[in-house]
Amino acid sequence: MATVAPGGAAILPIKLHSHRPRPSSPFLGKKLSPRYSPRSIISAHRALSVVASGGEFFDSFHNFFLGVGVGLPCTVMECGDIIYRSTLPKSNGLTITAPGVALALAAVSYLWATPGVAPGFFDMFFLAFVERVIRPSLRKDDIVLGKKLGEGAFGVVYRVSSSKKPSSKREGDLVLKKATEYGAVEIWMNERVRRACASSCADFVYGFLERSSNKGGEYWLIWRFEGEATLYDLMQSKEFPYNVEALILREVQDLPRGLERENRIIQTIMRQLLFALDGLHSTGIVHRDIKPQNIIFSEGSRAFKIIDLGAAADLRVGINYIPNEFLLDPRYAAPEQYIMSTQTPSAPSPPVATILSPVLWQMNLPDRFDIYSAGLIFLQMAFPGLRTDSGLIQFNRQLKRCDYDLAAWRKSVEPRAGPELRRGFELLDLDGGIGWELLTSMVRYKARQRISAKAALAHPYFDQEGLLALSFMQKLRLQLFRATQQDYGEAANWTIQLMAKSGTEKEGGFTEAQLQDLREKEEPRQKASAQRNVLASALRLQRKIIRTLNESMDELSRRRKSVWWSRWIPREE
Ligand SMILES: Nc1ncnc2c1ncn2[C@@H]1O[C@H](COP(=O)(O)OP(=O)(O)OP(=O)(O)O)[C@@H](O)[C@H]1O
Repeated sequence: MATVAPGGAAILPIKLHSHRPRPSSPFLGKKLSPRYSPRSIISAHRALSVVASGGEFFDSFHNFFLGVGVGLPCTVMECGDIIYRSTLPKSNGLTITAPGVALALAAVSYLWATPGVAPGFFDMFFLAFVERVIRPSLRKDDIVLGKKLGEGAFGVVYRVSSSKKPSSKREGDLVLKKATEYGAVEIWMNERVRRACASSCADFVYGFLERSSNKGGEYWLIWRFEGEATLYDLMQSKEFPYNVEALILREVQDLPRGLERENRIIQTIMRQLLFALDGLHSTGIVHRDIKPQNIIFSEGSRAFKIIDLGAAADLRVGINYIPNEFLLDPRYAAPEQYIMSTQTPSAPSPPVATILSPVLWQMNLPDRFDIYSAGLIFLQMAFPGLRTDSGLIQFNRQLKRCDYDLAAWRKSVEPRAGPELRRGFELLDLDGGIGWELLTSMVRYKARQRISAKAALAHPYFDQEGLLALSFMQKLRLQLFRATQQDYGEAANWTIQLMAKSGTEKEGGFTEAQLQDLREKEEPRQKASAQRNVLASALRLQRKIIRTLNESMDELSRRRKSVWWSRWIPREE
C-alpha cells in the first residue's frame, strides 16, 4: 500500500479531503475490508513514516512540510476512505460546479445592485476613514468671510477664502454654508458624493460642527466656488439658451439663431443634468430637491453640477429617509410626494438598511422622484412661459387636472396655444418628436413608469448631436425603445398587482400612487396561475422577513439612528 517517494518519504494512498468513495475506488459499493480499514492504514502510515525517514532527519523534516500525505501526523489529517493514489485529485480540492457558479453570480449581482451593498461597506469602513486621515481640514479661524450669496430656510451661504491657502489662490475661491438643521446630513451626503461621484455635485472641501457661536452649534460646510450662475439665473435671461452655449463653448457663436440650435443647447444641458443624477442615483442618493436653483454652472468644468444636498436621502444606509416626511418644493415635487412608500417602515438600523437596500430600491424606485423634477426643468427650458413661478404653478394645476398625462395636457392647450407655447411644441417635435418622447417618459404619474437617468441617457434624443434628422438606424432604435418601454410598464404593473394582492393592509412596499393606480384600474383579472401564486408567496415571505428584521432592530435603531452618522463629522469646540 505504501510507496517511497524520490525524497525518501513514504507516500500513502490516503485521500485527505473526501469521505465519499469515488467510482474508481475498488471499495465502491463494498464494505471496507478489515485488512484495509482506516485505522490499520493510519497505523501503517505512522510506522512507515518513522522507518522511511529514520536515518535522514533533514529529508524527513523537509518532506514533513512539503509532501502531501507524507509523514504528516495523523492528528492533523482528515483520514477518510481509502483510494488509490491515482484517484487523488490533482487540484487543491476546490470543485467548480454550475449551481455554485450561479449562486456566486447571484450573490455578487445582489451585492453590486443599486444602491450597492458591497461598495457601500468598502466606502463606509475603508474609504471614509482613509479620506478622514489624508484630507486637509479647515477651522473657523482659517476662513475669511466675503459677500453673502444666498440665504435659505436652513442656512446662510457666503463666498469666502481660506487664510491657510498660499496667496497664489484667488480671493473668494470657496463657498461657506452655515447651516443649522440638516447640516449634518448635508456634510454626510457631500462626503459620500465626493468619494462616489465627485463630478455630479459642487466640489466639497470640508465640513465640521462649530460650537463657539451663541446659537449653540452650527454646521459649517465649505465648497469650491463653482461659478456665478445657477440654471435658474440663466433661464431668467431673455438670452436663454444662447447664454448657456456661450458659457459652455466659452465664446459667442456667430450663427443664425433658431429652433435646431436651441434644441441642441437644451439637449446638452439635459445630458449634463442626467449624468449628474445618474451618478447620485447609482450610489443610492436621491436628491429630492432638484430645481434650476440647485443646479449651478461650474465654470471650471464647463458643466452643470448639483448643489444643496440638505434634503437628500441616502438609501444605502437609510440616512434622512423618513417615508412620511415632507420637505419638498411643491413646484418640482413628483405627485407621489414621498420617495418611499408611506407603508414602508422607516429606515432600519444602518447594517440592516444596507443589506436590504437593493430590495427596497427595486420596490420603490425612489430615484424616479428626481427624474420627474428633471422633466419639469426640461419643460421649462422648452416653454419660456413656464420659467416663472406663476407659470409653473399654473402648469402644475393643469397637469393635475389631466391626471398627470402630458399628452392629454398637450391636447387641451395646443388648440388655443399662443406663439410661445407653439414654438415649445415645435422644438420638442424636432427629429420625429424625439424630445417630446423623452419628456413624456420623464413626467409620468407613476414613478415605476418613469425612465431612469441611465435609460434616459441611452435615449435616442441624445444620439442626434449635431444632426438635424435621425438616421434610419436611429429611428429603428427609437421604435425598439418604445416597444420595450411598453413591455416593461406592463410587466411592472403585473408585478405591482401581485405585490398589492399579497397583503398591504398594514405593511407593504408601495407608494400611495401605485395603490391608487391599482384601485383605478378595472381590468378583468386573469385567474391566478400556479406561477403567480408562487411569486406572491415569495413576495409575502420577503415582506415578512423585512418586517421581522425591522421589528427586531427597531428598538436599537430608534435610539441610535437619528444621530449615529454625526460621529463621522469633525467638531471644532
Ligand atoms: N459651490 C458653489 N459655488 C458657487 N455658488 C454656490 C455654491 N454653492 C452654493 N452657491 C450659491 O449659494 C446659493 C445658495 O446655496 P444653497 O441652495 O446650497 O443654500 P440653501 O441655504 O440651501 O438655499 P435654499 O434653501 O434657498 O435652497 C446658491 O443659489 C448659489 O448661488
